[in-house]
Amino acid sequence: MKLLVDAGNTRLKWQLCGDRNVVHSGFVGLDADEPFSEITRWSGDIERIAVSTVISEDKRRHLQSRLEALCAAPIVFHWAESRRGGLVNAYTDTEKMGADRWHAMYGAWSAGPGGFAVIDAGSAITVDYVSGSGKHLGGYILPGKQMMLRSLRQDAARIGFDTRDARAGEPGASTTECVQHGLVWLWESMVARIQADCARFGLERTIVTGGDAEALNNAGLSATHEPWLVLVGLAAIDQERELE
Ligand SMILES: Nc1ncnc2c1ncn2[C@@H]1O[C@H](COP(=O)(O)OP(=O)(O)OP(=O)(O)O)[C@@H](O)[C@H]1O
Ligand SMILES: CC(C)(CO)[C@@H](O)C(=O)NCCC(=O)O
Ligand SMILES: [K+]
Repeated sequence: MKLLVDAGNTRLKWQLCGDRNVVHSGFVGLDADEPFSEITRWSGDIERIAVSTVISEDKRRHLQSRLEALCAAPIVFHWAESRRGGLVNAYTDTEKMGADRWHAMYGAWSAGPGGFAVIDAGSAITVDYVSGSGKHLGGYILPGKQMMLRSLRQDAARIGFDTRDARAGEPGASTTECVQHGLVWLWESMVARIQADCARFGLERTIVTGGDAEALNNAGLSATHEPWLVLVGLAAIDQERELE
């Protein structure tokens, strides 16, 4: 079996795959004491490990030693590339792009024809546009939901608020409402902007992934929710690299 790992800034997602399908999968906090405790019972069956990660080099090394302790299988870290097949990265400095963005794009690219937008609503929010011919048109990086709330709480002395989620974006009449409605209002604006861009660039598909994917759809995105998109792209690339 192959172990696929997507280690983000908040959470680690993993899948154990057989020849044809995903056999087991899970989510775990990045800083969990025993992130792979669920996987140890299958460690003898793991033949190869493929990783997509955006964590710091220190944390990446720590992750690598954890994986080495889990089993003896070779570990391959995959990074952003300037192109793969017909998919062409807009970055000149390709290695600066988060591996998760490239793998998510490749996952969407491999899934079918037509231009698309990929939105990853994780610790940070990323938006990437790819034309039907595979040209990455570029993207955006924004603070994610928890990051926005945390910075309001930490960096402004008098903004105290409850954590309850709001669905409405109308003007608030308390700090909590102003903050929580503000988030909905901002997201609705972002969604409208993404939809306008998709129309302008002629992109037919919108795929959303990440911990806040549902919340973005609730803000009107109506995208296909693919929680495992990064791992779909990673799996495809790792398989191609194995055959090279
Ligand atoms: N059970 C959960 N645990 C942690 N975050 C969650 C959970 N459910 C939803 N979220 C939301 O998901 C976001 C984190 O998403 P995700 O797990 O996709 O991030 P990540 O992949 O670690 O981040 P990134 O790839 O951006 O570094 C948080 O901002 C939070 O609002
Ligand atoms: C933006 C995040 C944090 C999203 O996970 C990640 O893709 C990343 O660390 N990117 C590096 C910067 C870039 O993509 O240009
Ligand atoms: K991610």
